[in-house]
Amino acid sequence: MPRSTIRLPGHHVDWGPWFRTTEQLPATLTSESLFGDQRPLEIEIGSGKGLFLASASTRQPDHHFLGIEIADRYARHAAGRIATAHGYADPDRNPVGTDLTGQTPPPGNALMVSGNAEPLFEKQIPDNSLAAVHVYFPDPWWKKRHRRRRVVNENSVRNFYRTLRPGGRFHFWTDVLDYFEITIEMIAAEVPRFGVPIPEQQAESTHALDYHTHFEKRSRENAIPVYRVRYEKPIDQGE
Ligand SMILES: C[S@@+](CC[C@H](N)C(=O)[O-])C[C@H]1O[C@@H](n2cnc3c(N)ncnc32)[C@H](O)[C@@H]1O
Repeated sequence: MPRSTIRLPGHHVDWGPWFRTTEQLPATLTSESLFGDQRPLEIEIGSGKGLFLASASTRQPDHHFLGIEIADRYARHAAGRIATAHGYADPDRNPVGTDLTGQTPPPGNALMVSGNAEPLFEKQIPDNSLAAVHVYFPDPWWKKRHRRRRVVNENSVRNFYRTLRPGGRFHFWTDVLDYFEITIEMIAAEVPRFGVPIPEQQAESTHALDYHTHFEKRSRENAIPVYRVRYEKPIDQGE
């Protein structure tokens, strides 16, 4: 399914405080360096329009959420959605303003980064630090020669395992059966310590924003099956 045209946040949404380029990020990505305290940090890769990040961060104020989105326009749109979800759609109510250097903690507990997640996981996220990694409906890259571009690949799953704290979760949902099956086999071979995938259920939605992600809404509305699992890093293996 083709993607719809994405709109930037309207003028009434002061989304700047929720948005960073990779150059504006601290060298090491932790709750402390990004948000100024030690709440558990969850990262979503490929946030798209930001529905998951906006709803998870309002539902769980005791955790921090960092979204990484490679398509700059989508990252800005998602930052606007977070601002709106956190009640900052009216600039008169925004106590911070847009003039942030990228070093000031954002108001609230969610932040969008415009950039590629892979080098950030490779170099800037400490071992045993994350409460969760979320990957929902990653681009399938159907052609075999393009498969190494998939965000869930041999290298990234090793990084997810390394950066998750003991008990930390890796959530992987897709509507592409081939991607799902290949990934389950690949994780068993590459990171057997992740153990077996745990099936996840999505509750019924009662309204348009009640879906887990935007792509999940599209799949369910079109009766396309969705494959949902999570892995948990064992408590007794800190490595
Ligand atoms: C198919 S969309 C799914 C969006 C959203 N997760 C959802 O379920 O609605 C996949 C998203 O991943 C983003 N993406 C692809 N490769 C990425 C990477 N290496 N780092 C960060 N984002 C990436 C794409 O730009 C796209 O927005």
